[in-house]
Amino acid sequence: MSSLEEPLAFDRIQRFSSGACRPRDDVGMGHRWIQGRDCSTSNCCNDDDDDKSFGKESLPWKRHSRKVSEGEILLRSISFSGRNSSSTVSGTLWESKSFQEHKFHTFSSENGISHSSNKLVRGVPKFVKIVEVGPRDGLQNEKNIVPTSVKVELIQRLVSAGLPVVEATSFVSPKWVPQLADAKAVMDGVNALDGARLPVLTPNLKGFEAAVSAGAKEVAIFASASESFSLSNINCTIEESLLRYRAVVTAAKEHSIPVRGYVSCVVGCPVEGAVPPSKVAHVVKELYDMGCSEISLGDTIGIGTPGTVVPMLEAVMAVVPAEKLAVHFHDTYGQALANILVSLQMGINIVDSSVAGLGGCPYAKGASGNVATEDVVYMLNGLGVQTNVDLGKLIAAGDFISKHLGRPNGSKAAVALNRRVTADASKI
Ligand SMILES: CC(C)(COP(=O)([O-])OP(=O)([O-])OC[C@H]1O[C@@H](n2cnc3c(N)ncnc32)[C@H](O)[C@@H]1OP(=O)([O-])[O-])[C@@H](O)C(=O)NCCC(=O)NCCSC(=O)C[C@@](C)(O)CC(=O)[O-]
Repeated sequence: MSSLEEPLAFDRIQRFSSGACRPRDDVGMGHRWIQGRDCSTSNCCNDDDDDKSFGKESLPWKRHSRKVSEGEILLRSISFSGRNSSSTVSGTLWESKSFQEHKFHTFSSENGISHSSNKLVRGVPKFVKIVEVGPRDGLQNEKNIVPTSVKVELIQRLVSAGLPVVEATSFVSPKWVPQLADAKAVMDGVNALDGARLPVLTPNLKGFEAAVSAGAKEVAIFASASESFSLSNINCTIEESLLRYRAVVTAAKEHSIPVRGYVSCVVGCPVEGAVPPSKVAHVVKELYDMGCSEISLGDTIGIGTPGTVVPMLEAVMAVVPAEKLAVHFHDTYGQALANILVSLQMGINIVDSSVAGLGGCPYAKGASGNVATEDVVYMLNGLGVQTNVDLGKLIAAGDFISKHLGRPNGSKAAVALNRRVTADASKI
C-alpha cells in the first residue's frame, strides 16, 4: 500500500498542509481559509506556534555575518575545497562568478559527471529553464503581508540573478488572497524590468483584464486534477474552471499574450488522497488543447516520490509533448529534488521553484514550500546543466527575503554555502 492510500497519512496532510483551502464543509476540508490566516494555497501556518520554535535570537541567519548574507561583497583570497580535496579554488568569494566556478557545485572534468558519457544523466537536458515562483506562490502564503517595496526588490534581485521567468503576483480576489492584493502596485514597480518574463496568475476574465491593464505580458491559469481541491481553491468544479479558462485563453490570444497552465494535485490531494494519472492527463490535455503554451504539473502538497511521479509523467507525456511541460514540486516530504531529477531524465526541461524555499510556514510541522531555487540550481550545476542563473546573486536574494520574513533561508544549499563562506572568512 502506498502512503497515498493510507488514511492516516492524508489525515496528517489535511491538518498540516493545505492547498489554498478555505473552509468548505461540503468537501470536508476542516480548516480555515486564508482570511482566517492559517492556511493558504500551498501550505498552512499554525498560528499557535508563532515565534515559539524560532525565537528571534536563535535564528541561524542572525549568526551570519551581514556582509555575507547581503551578498556580492568581495572577500579576497579565500580558498574553497571542493569535493576533491586536492582541488582548491582561490579567488573572489561571493562574487557570483566564483560561485559558478568553485567545485562544490560545478561538475569537475576529472571527478564529476560527464554529460555525454554517463548513462544516468544522458537523458538530462543540457539547459533547464527555471521558473521562479517565490514572489507569487511563496508570498501568497505568508502570515504577514509583505510590503510592496520588498516584493518589488525581491523580483528585481531575482531578475538580476538571471532567472528567465519570475512569476510576479496574482490578480485573484483580494478577499481570498489578501497577501497579493497589491498586484497592480507590484506590476507598476516591475514593469520596466528587462531581461525576464514576469507572468501573473489570473483565475478568471476579471483577473485577466486587471492584469493586462496593469501591464502584464504573460498570464497563468490554474486548474486542478482533484475536484475537491478545485472547489476549495477556486470555488468551482474542474469543468467549470476549464470553461472560465477557455474565456481567458481566448481573450489572451486577442492580445497575443501567452498563457501558462497549471494543474494542481498531480499526485495527491489533501482531501481525496491519491489522484489517478489518467485524471491528471485529462486536465493537462484540456489546457493544452485550449492553447496553453506551457503546462506546469503541481505536486501541491509535496507528497510525490519518483514512484508516483514517474507514472503520472508517463500518462501526461502520452498526451502532451514533454517540451510543453514543467514540474512544480513542493518539498513537504523532502522528495522534490529526487522528483525533479527523474522528471529531467524523462525529458522535462522546465522546473518551477521558489527562492529560499518560500511558500511554507516554519511553524507548521509537515508543511513546507516549493523546492528552493538555490537547491535546484546547485543540483543542476552539479549535473553540468546550464540555467544561466548566478547562484551568488540568487542566494543574496533568498537571504534578503528570509531576513525580511524573520526566519532562516529555507534553502539547504544557501545555508551551507553561507556557513562555509562565514567559516572561511573567519580564517583570514
Ligand atoms: C477564483 C475566485 C476569484 C472565485 O471567487 P468567488 O468568490 O467564487 O467569485 P465571484 O465571481 O463570486 O466573486 C466574488 C468576489 O470576488 C471578486 N473577484 C472575482 N474575481 C476576481 C479577481 N480576479 N480579482 C479581484 N476580485 C475578483 C468579485 O468581483 C466579487 O467581489 P464582491 O462583489 O464580493 O466585492 C476566487 O476563488 C479566487 O480568487 N481564488 C484564488 C485562490 C488562489 O489564488 N489560490 C492560490 C493559487 S495557487 C494554486 O492554485 C496552485 C499552484 C498554481 O501554485 C500550483 C501548485 O502548487 O499546485
